[in-house]
Amino acid sequence: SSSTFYERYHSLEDIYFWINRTQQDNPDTVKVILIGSSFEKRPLYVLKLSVNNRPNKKAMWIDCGIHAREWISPAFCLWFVQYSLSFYQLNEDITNILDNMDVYILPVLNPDGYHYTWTTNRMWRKNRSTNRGTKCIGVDLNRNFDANWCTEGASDQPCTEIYCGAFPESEPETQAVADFLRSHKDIVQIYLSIHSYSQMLLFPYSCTLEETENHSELLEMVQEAAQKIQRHYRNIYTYGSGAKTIYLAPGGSDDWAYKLGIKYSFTFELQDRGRYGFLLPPSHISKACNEALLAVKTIALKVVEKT
Ligand SMILES: NCCCCC[C@@H](C[SeH])C(=O)O
Ligand SMILES: [Zn+2]
Ligand SMILES: [Zn+2]
Repeated sequence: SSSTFYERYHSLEDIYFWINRTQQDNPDTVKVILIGSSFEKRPLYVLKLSVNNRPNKKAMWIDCGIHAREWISPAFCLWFVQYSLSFYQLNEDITNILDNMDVYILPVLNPDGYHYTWTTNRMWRKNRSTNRGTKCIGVDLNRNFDANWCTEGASDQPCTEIYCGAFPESEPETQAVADFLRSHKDIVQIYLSIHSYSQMLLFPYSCTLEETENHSELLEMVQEAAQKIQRHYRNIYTYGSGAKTIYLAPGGSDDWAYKLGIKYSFTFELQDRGRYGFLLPPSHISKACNEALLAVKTIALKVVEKT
């Protein structure tokens, strides 16, 4: 049954089949957009959820799987699509969101890395691009965006896990996402990047300790989301700007999206807090995804109510 499908982790090949089948099963609501390809020439597919043709509709962007070993992240993107398609017009919150916003979902931003964690090294984080002058492979895609690129919190050493790349947007995966968001920046109102682990709801900036102009608004949004998760699921998520809540991390997709003009930009760190870490068991997928779903709904509804 479908519930077991969404309570399991899936190989990259399975996810590509799922993308195709989801579009075929929902031809009026789901469109598949090829936004580019990875270093090893795997396709980067975005699913566009659109339930109506309301003029001037805004949009929300959710990307998963930028870091290969964070398997709960792609699992959440699949979960979110399934929930949206199954509960539209049944659940009031998702109906309200989808009536007002299209949703662009990129289930696996780093397919080469994800594939590598299934075949070779479960703990791989970066992409799989080759770096001149060294045997070391991979760039940390969440340090490769053009936002205070390669300053403190990233490294210019290719053998490190936080290698920023040869230059901003040096990686094909980063370019594909940045190009798509640049060409859709007037309609994308919310940017969400899904990671694990440590149960945090973060917003810009991570590249500096400076606060955004809408810092208090973003803080209120993640605070309310964390409170709802605590109330409904008895689980604790910390929240705040990335630099203050987790660590300095320049070149991140959320900071870049914010500077592009997407003022509601967030990075979620899903379950858990370290007991299993990146190796979260499949039996925990449902609760982790429901917690993340509640946070997405809280934020999206607040933006819908504002506009
Ligand atoms: N854009 C940086 C948000 C804060 C850091 C997020 C974590 C996720 Se694993 C990281 O990229 O190190
Ligand atoms: Zn991550
Ligand atoms: Zn993380």
